[in-house]
Amino acid sequence: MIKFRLATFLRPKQDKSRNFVYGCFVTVERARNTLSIDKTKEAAILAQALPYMLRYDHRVVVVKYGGHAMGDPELARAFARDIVLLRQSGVMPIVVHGGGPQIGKMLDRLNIVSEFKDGLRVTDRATVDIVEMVLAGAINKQIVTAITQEGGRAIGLCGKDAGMVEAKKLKRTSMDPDSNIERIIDLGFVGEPADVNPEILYRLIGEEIIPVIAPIAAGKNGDTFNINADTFAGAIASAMDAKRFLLLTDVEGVLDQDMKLIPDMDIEKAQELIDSGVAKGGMIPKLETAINAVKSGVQGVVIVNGKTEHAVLLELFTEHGAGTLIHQTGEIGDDE
Ligand SMILES: Nc1ncnc2c1ncn2[C@@H]1O[C@H](COP(=O)(O)OP(=O)(O)O)[C@@H](O)[C@H]1O
Ligand SMILES: CC(=O)N[C@@H](CCC(=O)OP(=O)(O)O)C(=O)O
Repeated sequence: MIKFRLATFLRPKQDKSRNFVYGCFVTVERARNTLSIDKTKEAAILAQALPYMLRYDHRVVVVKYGGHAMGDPELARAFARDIVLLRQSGVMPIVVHGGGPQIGKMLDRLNIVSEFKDGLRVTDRATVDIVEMVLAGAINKQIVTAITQEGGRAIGLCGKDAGMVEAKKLKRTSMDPDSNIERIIDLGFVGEPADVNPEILYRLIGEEIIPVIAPIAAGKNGDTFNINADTFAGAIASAMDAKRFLLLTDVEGVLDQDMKLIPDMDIEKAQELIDSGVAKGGMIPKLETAINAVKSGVQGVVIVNGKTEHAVLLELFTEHGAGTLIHQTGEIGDDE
């Protein structure tokens, strides 16, 4: 994996984002003196964001935007606004999106039957064409358009662009309980990232552009692979040494055996939840992705409800954050 220094691609002009943050603070402080009590409260909320803006200033934040969080147009607009606000305040957001439910709808319309094994879509040659069309075509451009409409500059990509991600076929096995023989599960054109070359991403964020990435990549021989969006986003977050990696899903965060939200945990605890069966179904790949990302240098991974309006801002720019923070053992994941 090729690692690039962020500084190589940053231009001095980006210092204006720090000025923007300071400008916000000064404006809010001035407003506090002149506005009514209610307005002062609003201003106080804005001012509260300042230390968090400084914490993430010029740092990469990878946001995985899942298909379940995309359904409602108002939520989609709020998401795009959050991403533009991050960029304007000096953060370097990178969006990796899914679109499982949207792929399902298109396959239904085309009468193509689709089956999941271990949470992954079995993907034959006809299916992979549809998956690429929906993810890298329709959904990718919808997100780019939404960000543009909110005043940001976004470029849509998939793993194939500029050779960013090389895929390999995902090998899955399962133990047959009767014969005790390990069997290969063939998922067809389902892949995993084999190599990530983030150069193009450093160039884009250095130009203050927001990359929006679909989880599709080509293998060595040119075959197209369908990659689970959580896994793909984790590989991007690791390659970019992200300060934060947010996984937007359809629950408040990770729940314990009493269905209570776990606000933060280290990677050992995350592994325990998988081993004990408290984390099930779609939560297992999310926690596995979070553990791998933290082990490879991402400072904190947050699993958060993407159906809450402005979930991204609440998590990054408020004191209590939101969802479940997963971090290295003995750390709380928000140093520096
Ligand atoms: N311990 C747990 N805490 C929270 N959610 C859990 C847990 N175990 C299983 N889940 C399930 O994981 C789901 C999220 O995974 P998934 O459906 O794959 O999300 P997405 O489509 O957003 O990627 C939740 O809707 C919930 O049903
Ligand atoms: C291999 C595999 O299962 N790929 C996923 C890719 C999209 C995805 O992961 O979307 P969400 O994040 O919305 O679930 C799929 O075909 O549905």
